[in-house]
Amino acid sequence: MSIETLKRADKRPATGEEETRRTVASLLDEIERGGEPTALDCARRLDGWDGPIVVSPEAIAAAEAALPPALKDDIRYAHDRVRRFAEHQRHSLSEFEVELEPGFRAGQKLIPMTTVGCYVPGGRYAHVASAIMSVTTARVAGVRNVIACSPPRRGEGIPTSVLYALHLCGADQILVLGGVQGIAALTFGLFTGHPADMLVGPGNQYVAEAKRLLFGRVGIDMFAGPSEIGIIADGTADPRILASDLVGQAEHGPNSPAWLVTTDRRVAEETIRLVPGLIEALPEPNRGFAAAAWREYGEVTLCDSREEAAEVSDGYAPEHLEVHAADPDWWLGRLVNYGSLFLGEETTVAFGDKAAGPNHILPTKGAARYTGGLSVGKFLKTVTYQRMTRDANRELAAVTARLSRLEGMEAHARTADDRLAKYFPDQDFRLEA
Ligand SMILES: NC(=O)c1ccc[n+]([C@@H]2O[C@H](COP(=O)([O-])OP(=O)(O)OC[C@H]3O[C@@H](n4cnc5c(N)ncnc54)[C@H](O)[C@@H]3O)[C@@H](O)[C@H]2O)c1
Ligand SMILES: [Zn+2]
Repeated sequence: MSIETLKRADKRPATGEEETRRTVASLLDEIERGGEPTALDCARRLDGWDGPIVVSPEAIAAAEAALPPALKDDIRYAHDRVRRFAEHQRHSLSEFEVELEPGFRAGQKLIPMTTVGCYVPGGRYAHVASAIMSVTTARVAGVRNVIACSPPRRGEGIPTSVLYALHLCGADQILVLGGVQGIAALTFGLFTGHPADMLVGPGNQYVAEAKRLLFGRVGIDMFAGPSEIGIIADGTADPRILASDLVGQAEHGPNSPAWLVTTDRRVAEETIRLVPGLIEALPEPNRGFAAAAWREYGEVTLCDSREEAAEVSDGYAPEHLEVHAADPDWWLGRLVNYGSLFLGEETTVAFGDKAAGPNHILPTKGAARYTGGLSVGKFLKTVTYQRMTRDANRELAAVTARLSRLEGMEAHARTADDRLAKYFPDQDFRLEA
């Protein structure tokens, strides 16, 4: 195996975790003890916000009136595509009841969660698309209470575009809260009286860590932190497009990794040459974010074969993965670790981010090794049930009693014995054992 790193990242997605963990743990503790007044205090201190926390129907109507019709059309377009994809997901999941043995029936049911909290990030950008991705999917799944929160723009509250999108997609209540205080409010039911059963949505390292620390007390979709892009390219790829796509995602923030894995030295070198100019041409603050991200988290790896390239890419387990190579189907069959795959130059991560249809809330930091992104299924509990006839007890109860005794669990065994004794008083099953 011959792998050469042409540009090395100094930092990994996990860099700086310890400090974030300490900050977040102490904030969560403070808010849990102090409740709403402490959350208000955090909003003031961290985001300069002392306006109302719960968004009123009047504020939503005002946002709707303020937004130009063409923008509303675009938001509706994205919502429609995301909703239709989610509906197909819903239909792909099913309940069943089966007669496993004569007289014994077992089934699977899909039960939507009662209350979910949707975090919509907003510190740097107005993430309209994130609002669409979480709320729409929860609604298609049939969640009863969908509560959203998003940080205020300094002095302005949640951007009108995000408010419009949240309302359009069906959020029941919207809180003007960001970061740890937003996640804490959703979890503990502050300002709404509805503690969340599950938290979903991406966010920066504070948001992602808050979700991780609360996991267990509340469900979470996944670890969805700073965005990542991986690109696999062979000699057929266009370095100008590769560079554009790497920079396109590095824009997310100074800690957003951008990885290129290629089997072609010329493609690698040309892409490395082109990236800085594209970053330089961006407006601020985007330029600063992308420059820092590329400098510290950008990596370019040259591999001998496509098998090696697939292995390197699966090692990153990137949140988003583009494939610019001949034979996209080979890669679709081969790759195993990614959040969402973009096959061919004609599509790109930004399409998926904004409006294509598949969800953009995706696993980061290697979580794609064990989970996919947000989907209707994440809002549904796959539960089971069973029922049986008295006659079917004959076999199952006898086996259960024997296995229970094998494990040393006498009281378990007697629950089976008691049924046999009741249903078949004339037979001595223990003699058969
Ligand atoms: N994985 C995905 O699917 C996906 C999609 C879109 C965006 N994102 C990610 O979402 C993130 C958005 O980040 P953002 O910062 O712009 O918005 P954000 O809403 O995630 O975070 C803003 C909040 O961070 C808190 N905060 C900031 N500095 C803090 C500090 N020092 N201590 C405690 N709290 C602090 C503030 O309370 C603020 O409200 C980016 O990392 C982006 O990559 C991910
Ligand atoms: Zn993006």
